Amino acid sequence: MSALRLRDLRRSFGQREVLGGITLDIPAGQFVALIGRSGSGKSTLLRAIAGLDDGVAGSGRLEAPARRSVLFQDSRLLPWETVLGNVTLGLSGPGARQRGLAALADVGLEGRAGAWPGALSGGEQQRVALARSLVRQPALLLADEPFGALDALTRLRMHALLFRLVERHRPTVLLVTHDVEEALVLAQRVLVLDAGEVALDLPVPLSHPRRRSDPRFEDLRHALLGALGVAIEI
Ligand SMILES: Nc1ncnc2c1ncn2[C@@H]1O[C@H](COP(=O)(O)OP(=O)(O)OP(=O)(O)O)[C@@H](O)[C@H]1O
Repeated sequence: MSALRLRDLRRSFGQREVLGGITLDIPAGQFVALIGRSGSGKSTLLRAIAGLDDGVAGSGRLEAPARRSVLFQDSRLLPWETVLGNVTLGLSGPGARQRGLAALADVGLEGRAGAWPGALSGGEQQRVALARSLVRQPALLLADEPFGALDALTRLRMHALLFRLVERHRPTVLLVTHDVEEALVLAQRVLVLDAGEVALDLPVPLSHPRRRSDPRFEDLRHALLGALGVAIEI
C-alpha cells in the first residue's frame, strides 16, 4: 500500500515550470530523502505534498495521508506559549497534557515543559518542533531541511534522535536535505531531484547502524554526488 502517490505532478511559477511531471509511489513507513541542487524544486514538491502550495499553478494527481506533520528549518514555535503549550497546541481531550509531556520526554526535554521557547537553544527548539510533530502521530512526516541551521555535532545528535523516534512511530518520512551523508545515514531510499524531475531513485540497502567507513556507503555517496554533478576528486 502506498502512503504517497504522485501522478505527473506539475507546478509552475508564472511561465516557469518548477516541477516537470513527477510520478512517484512511496510505500507506507518508508523513509525517503529528497536531495538536489538549490532551486531544483525540493521545497516546491514538499509544499505541494503538504498542501501548502496555494497560489502555484499546477496539475497532476496527488494522494497523501491527511494525518501529516511538517517540520521546517526553523522551529516555528509560538514565543508566547510555553514549550508544553507549543507541543499540545490544538490537541484536545483530557490526555493532551500527558501526551505532550511524553513527547517532550521522547526528545529529552521533559524538564523544560514550562520554559519559553526563547530560552531554548536552536537544537532544543528543533527537538520541541519534533515533539510537536510526532505527538500528533502523523502517518506522513514531511521535513524541509529540519537540521540545516544546526551545528554539525547537534545535527548528528538529531539524526540519532529522529531515527529512534521514526523507528518507534513508523510514519512515512520525506526528508528534504542538502546533506548527502544525512540522506544516507537515515533513508531507505534517496531521490535526486534535478530541474523539477527525479533524476535518480536510489535504494539504500544498508542495515543500521550505518557506518560512513562502509565501502557500500562510500559507493552510494559517490553515486549521489555524481547525480548531483559534484566533482569528488579535487
Ligand atoms: N513563490 C515563488 N515565486 C516564484 N518562484 C519561486 C517561488 N518559490 C520558488 N520559486 C522558484 O522555484 C524554483 C524551485 O524552488 P524550490 O524552493 O522548490 O527549490 P529547492 O530545491 O527547495 O531549493 P533550495 O535547496 O535552495 O531550498 C526556484 O528556481 C525558485 O526560484
